[in-house]
Amino acid sequence: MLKIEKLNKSYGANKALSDVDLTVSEGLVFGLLGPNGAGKTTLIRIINQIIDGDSGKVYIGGELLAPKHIELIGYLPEERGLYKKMKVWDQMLYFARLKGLSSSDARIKIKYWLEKLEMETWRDKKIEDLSKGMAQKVQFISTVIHNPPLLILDEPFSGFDPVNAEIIKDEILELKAKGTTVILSTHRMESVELLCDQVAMINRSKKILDGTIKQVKSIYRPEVYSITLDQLTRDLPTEWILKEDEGSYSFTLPLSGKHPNELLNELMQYGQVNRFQELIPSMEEIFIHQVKSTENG
Ligand SMILES: Nc1ncnc2c1ncn2[C@@H]1O[C@H](COP(=O)(O)OP(=O)(O)OP(=O)(O)O)[C@@H](O)[C@H]1O
Repeated sequence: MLKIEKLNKSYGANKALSDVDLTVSEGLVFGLLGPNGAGKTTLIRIINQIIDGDSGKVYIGGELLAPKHIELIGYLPEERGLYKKMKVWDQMLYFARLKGLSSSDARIKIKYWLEKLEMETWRDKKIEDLSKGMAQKVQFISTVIHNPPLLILDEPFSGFDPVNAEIIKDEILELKAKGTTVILSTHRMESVELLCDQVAMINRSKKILDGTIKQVKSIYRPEVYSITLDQLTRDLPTEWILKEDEGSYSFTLPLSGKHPNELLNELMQYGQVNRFQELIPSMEEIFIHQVKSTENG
């Protein structure tokens, strides 16, 4: 769906993207991650042809990026752009027409989405009279209304309460099930774990990591196990114990170069092993680890 080769962009002396390569396959949710100032928005703006890269290539569906591709993309920018004085219905109609829908098609789609997100009663409200979350929904609908095959969502959950964030999450998954490719830029790592098939991490203008969630998780494994023992047959080293609950002892131990079976055998000398599970770091922990390790090295 999208291929980026050796993309570079500088603002004066400030390098925002350095030789970034990226491949986003069709029908996936692709997480674009990175700390503040990493270069994510710059990359998204180049894909959306708002700004040009200095060098490198961007392909959409195998073709070099061109103005005709704009209508293939639905872009939800981080800074939302709604017209405060417009009514909800008119605003949506405006965006739908801008994206090339006929007036009758646009009306059908707007009705469909207003019903789907339970917003029918807001259709004649002015944008300035909406809450932040309501306006966010209007913006989300305006982004997806023309059924673009590629959606680029920059922090789509900001401003939403947990219930509405869940609704938007489900909508994203539904769009994916219908074949839409989604690029999701967010700092919310729990959404990344829930939604993304693949991720790329950018730090200080460079791509430092990419792959499926499973691949990324296998890169950084601290090799620590979470253990629960009960029916003790001998005393546990006191420094191990984190929690005791009615004769059940929980703690974590690093492998420290051992094979997991060796550690398990050792633990069996102390009693019944009820839990022996590798602690897989969350995306949040991986993110922090990767950013710190590229900064230190
Ligand atoms: N219009 C601009 N003029 C000058 N420098 C810019 C401009 N836009 C971005 N930059 C710089 O380029 C770098 C990358 O910024 P960018 O906005 O792409 O980061 P980001 O990853 O989207 O960050 P955030 O998560 O904070 O939104 C930063 O150092 C930023 O200061």
